[in-house]
Amino acid sequence: MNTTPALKVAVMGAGAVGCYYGGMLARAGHPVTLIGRPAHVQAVRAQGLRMQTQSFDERVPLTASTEASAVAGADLVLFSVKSPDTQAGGEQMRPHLAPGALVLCLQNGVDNAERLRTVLPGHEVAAAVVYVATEMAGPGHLRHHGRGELVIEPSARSAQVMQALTAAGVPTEISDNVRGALWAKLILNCAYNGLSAVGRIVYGELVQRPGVTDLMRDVVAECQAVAAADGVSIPGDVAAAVRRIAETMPTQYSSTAQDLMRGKPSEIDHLNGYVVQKGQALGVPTPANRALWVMVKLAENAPRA
Ligand SMILES: NC(=O)C1=CN([C@@H]2O[C@H](COP(=O)(O)OP(=O)(O)OC[C@H]3O[C@@H](n4cnc5c(N)ncnc54)[C@H](OP(=O)(O)O)[C@@H]3O)[C@@H](O)[C@H]2O)C=CC1
Ligand SMILES: CC(C)(CO)C(=O)C(=O)O
Repeated sequence: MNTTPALKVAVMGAGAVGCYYGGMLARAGHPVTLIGRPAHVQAVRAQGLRMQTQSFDERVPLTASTEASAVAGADLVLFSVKSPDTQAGGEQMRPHLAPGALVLCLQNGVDNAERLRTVLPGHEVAAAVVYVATEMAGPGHLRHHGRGELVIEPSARSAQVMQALTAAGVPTEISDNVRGALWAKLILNCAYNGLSAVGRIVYGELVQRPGVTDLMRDVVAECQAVAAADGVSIPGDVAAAVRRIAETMPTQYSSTAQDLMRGKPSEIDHLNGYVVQKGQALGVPTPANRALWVMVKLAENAPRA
């Protein structure tokens, strides 16, 4: 039996990540409202959220809205829009957020929480590192391919939130070095995302192609130099983590590749683009990251065949 006190939860940006974590909390008995796009909201209202995971396939009943005002009264807001939408999403929530609510950023990239804090002065915002593989298979239909752990920043509510998430089946830890952990994830994204997108190729094949692992090594070394110049301590064995991605996800296209294939803007400005911008500010050259960033921007804007 779940003895954790109920948290009122809102999910701002109910897509693949927000629906997974919001759905897990709803299954554990917390009142959850998903805030997302109309087709998805209609499907969830009509039939609940279908959570097709590795261990269960269920329709989870929860509330859904297209309006950011639905964050009103929430104790916890799971903030899961893509990085280019952070500022706009924050501005839409701002007039409605309860004092004392925790906004937990479930996003890739290293500066989303920082950017959100500038939009939400006086509110508590915490970053999280998200280790999950999920996708929206259609409106109201979430597909989970694996994992789900979170590492979250300390805040007044983090212990309570960690307890609720853990009881809901989401392994969660609080870390004093979330910045370093976000950088560790950023490095994986910088190594794989742009190349998989430009080549429209899955990771297992990508690393077999001539020159790819050498280029990845250059990209990673530049990221490490920028992080060091910025005073960031990156936990773990970075080179091994990079190798492990192709070994454990050989059939995966990067999220950047998926965005391009769907004709959507990608998060590349917040991945290799961020490293280029930070490197420039700190006097660290980043030619390999710059090349990947520019190539993905060109591919994003290329006329569709
Ligand atoms: N999917 C995954 O497995 C993982 C994703 N991540 C990261 O998590 C973050 C979220 O990714 P993901 O869930 O995949 O992205 P999705 O695109 O699936 O979800 C975001 C959703 O939010 C919607 N949205 C954006 N702005 C608003 C708004 N103002 N009001 C209501 N809805 C809005 C988007 O709609 P629209 O598309 O119409 O703008 C979209 O449906 C990203 O930073 C990603 O890199 C991290 C680890 C794994
Ligand atoms: C870790 C990686 C590269 C796995 O696909 C990812 O986070 C992404 O695709 O954005």
